[in-house]
Amino acid sequence: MTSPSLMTPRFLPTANDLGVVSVGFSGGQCKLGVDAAPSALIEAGLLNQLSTDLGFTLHYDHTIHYYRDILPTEDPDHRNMKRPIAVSAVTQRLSEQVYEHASQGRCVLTLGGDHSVAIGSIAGVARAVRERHAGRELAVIWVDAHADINTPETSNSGNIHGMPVAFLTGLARSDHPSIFGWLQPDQLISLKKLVYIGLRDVDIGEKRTLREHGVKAFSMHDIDKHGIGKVMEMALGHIGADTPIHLSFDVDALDPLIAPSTGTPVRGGLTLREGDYICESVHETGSLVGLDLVEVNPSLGGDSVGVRETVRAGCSLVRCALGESLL
Ligand SMILES: NC(=[NH2+])NCCC[C@H](N)C(=O)O
Ligand SMILES: [Mn+2]
Ligand SMILES: [Mn+2]
Repeated sequence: MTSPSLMTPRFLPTANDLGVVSVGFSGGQCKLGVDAAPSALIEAGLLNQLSTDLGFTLHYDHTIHYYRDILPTEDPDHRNMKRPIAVSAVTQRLSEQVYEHASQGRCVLTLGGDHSVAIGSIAGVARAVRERHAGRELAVIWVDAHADINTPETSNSGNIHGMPVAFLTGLARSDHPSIFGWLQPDQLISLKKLVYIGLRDVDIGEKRTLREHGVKAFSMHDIDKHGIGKVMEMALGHIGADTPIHLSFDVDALDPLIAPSTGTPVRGGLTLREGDYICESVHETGSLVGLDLVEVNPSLGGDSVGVRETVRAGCSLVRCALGESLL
């Protein structure tokens, strides 16, 4: 196993320090249980594996944040968004926690939570990258069955976990101070430095957005056609060497046969090896500065085997992104 210290990290003073933030938040969608993912992943041994097997020094507050103290008592729909004030408040707080790690030059792992939490994690990392590297822009690799780029206006569900990319790229804008009014330009990312992998359930309005803005996206069709090796070569080629990368991995990118415990499963997904390979390839760039693992829902997916397998897959993805290798 390659120790992370053997990598030459391009954007981090040391590859050995890892910031970890656990976010038990489910308000970006309607199914309960995704808030229990961090504890399930940690109980399965993830953080021990990162410190003992991969040699990281963890910077972790040993707290699963549920942010109960900042959840509003009233949170009516706004522009079709469900629980907008809660999602905004939680992601703002998370962005500060992630920024705190990233601004000290640590790679930051965020354990969600539903995918709305990426608004906070990516905002935090994007700001730190701009400050530490003379205005440089963060690239984002979004691995998902879904594009999560609905605006409040194009969303059919109103669930904000289907909108994080729209807010992060400025496609969706705040019109209310307590609903993403905190998001500042230095926390946003460019549509040109965004790459999708694994898409297979993209809404009509989202397809239009991807086409109009020429967003780089590799669907399952592209993976079938070229193979995951070539797709990663093209994805990383688009981003270009010497660009800090945030990897946002929605476990529903994996096929539900291997990762059934998730809120919006879509058939025909990535194999476990394809998922791990994506993470390994990103690790090999030496440019990974932020990582999310989201949408593991231990209360869904049928029997205990399904839950165990989903959690195991999630742990494996994180380890691969952080330097575990097969030999
Ligand atoms: N992070 C996710 N699992 N997102 C699923 C989004 C599904 C659908 N496109 C929506 O906007 O509601
Ligand atoms: Mn998804
Ligand atoms: Mn997602």
